[in-house]
Amino acid sequence: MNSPASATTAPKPRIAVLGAGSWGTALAALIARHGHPTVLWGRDADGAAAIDTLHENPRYLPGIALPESLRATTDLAAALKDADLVLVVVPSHAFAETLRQLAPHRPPHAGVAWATKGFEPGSGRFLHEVAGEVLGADVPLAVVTGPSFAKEVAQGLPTALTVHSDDAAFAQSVADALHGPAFRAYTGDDMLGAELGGAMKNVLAVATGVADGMQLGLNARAGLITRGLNEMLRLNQAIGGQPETLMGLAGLGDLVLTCTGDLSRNRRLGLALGRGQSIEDAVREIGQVVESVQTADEVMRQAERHGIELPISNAVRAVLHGEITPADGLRKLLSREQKPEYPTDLFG
Ligand SMILES: NC(=O)C1=CN([C@@H]2O[C@H](COP(=O)(O)OP(=O)(O)OC[C@H]3O[C@@H](n4cnc5c(N)ncnc54)[C@H](OP(=O)(O)O)[C@@H]3O)[C@@H](O)[C@H]2O)C=CC1
Ligand SMILES: O=C(CO)COP(=O)(O)O
Repeated sequence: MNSPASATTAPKPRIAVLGAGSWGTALAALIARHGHPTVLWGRDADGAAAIDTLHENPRYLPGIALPESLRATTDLAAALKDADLVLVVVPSHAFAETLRQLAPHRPPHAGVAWATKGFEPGSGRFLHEVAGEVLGADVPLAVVTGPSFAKEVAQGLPTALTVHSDDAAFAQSVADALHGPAFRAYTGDDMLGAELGGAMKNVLAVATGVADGMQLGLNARAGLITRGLNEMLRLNQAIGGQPETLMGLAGLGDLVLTCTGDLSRNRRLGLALGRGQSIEDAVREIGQVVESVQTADEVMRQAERHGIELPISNAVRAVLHGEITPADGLRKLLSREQKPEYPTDLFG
């Protein structure tokens, strides 16, 4: 038996984080603080240089000190060389392209996780479907999701999220890298439900933002959150996700955070629209990715495919396209027929 003095600690897995926006930087900083050799890849040379040498991401997380051990580069091959685990954190519109770029450089043993929320724009495919197709069936895949504003994680504030994978050992290894003194990482095996929750909450956050921007009151906000959760549960049931996933961090948790927290870009978009601002001005002012704009279309495509009515999500889609005003959307929702809160077929 080894004495404590002679016992050797296994080296921590080396991690490549792809996407140097607010969430990629916050997750890379978290993992680096946990002692993992961590490289952050971004496409912007000035941004990467600032992270690597000044230990700050001035564009996306200004004023927050990043760990000195965190390396950053624009060289994708260098970032992936020797990686044991790859974490993709680019916006959904860049997800497939980033996977295609990383594929030839991925070390054969390195599994791929992502913290992107949304669907593949245009096809509406789930991101795990895209990853399976681009990387092949043998590569371990996982989705990282849950209520987590990048700024708070970068500041070291307590956070809980969840890692879902078909490969339990891989989910555990991703959770191990994320889990730490102020960060709880849970695991699960429902990639479908986890991805649906993370995508849909962005659309529903616009709805509550619009209501708050129109000063409709706290009752309206709570009603939208609850009926929004019901929309998530109904689509989830149709696509075959597990209901408990949507009642946990990946669904209810993220829905509450994004619908009520003003750090949410999707909520802020809704607030601006509810106050009468144009979508173009609102998106420009936010200056970061606002996933709901594309996700609303893909959610409604999924709903149509499965013959499900999602009135709140549909109203958000129509407002985002300028087909109706927020006031029209409100009128439509309030004039719907009265009915049971839980139709008998919701949970089978
Ligand atoms: N921020 C948050 O709190 C959270 C975000 N997420 C999700 O994480 C994902 C990323 O969002 P987030 O980091 O917040 O977004 P940001 O707007 O903060 O940053 C986006 C980043 O993606 C980069 N990017 C854009 N297009 C490409 C591309 N084609 N190839 C490579 N990089 C690209 C941008 O680079 P450049 O600067 O050069 O344009 C930038 O570094 C989204 O799906 C979001 O929903 C999930 C949980 C929390
Ligand atoms: O996904 C998030 C929190 O979990 C971030 O939400 P926003 O993209 O609306 O800022």
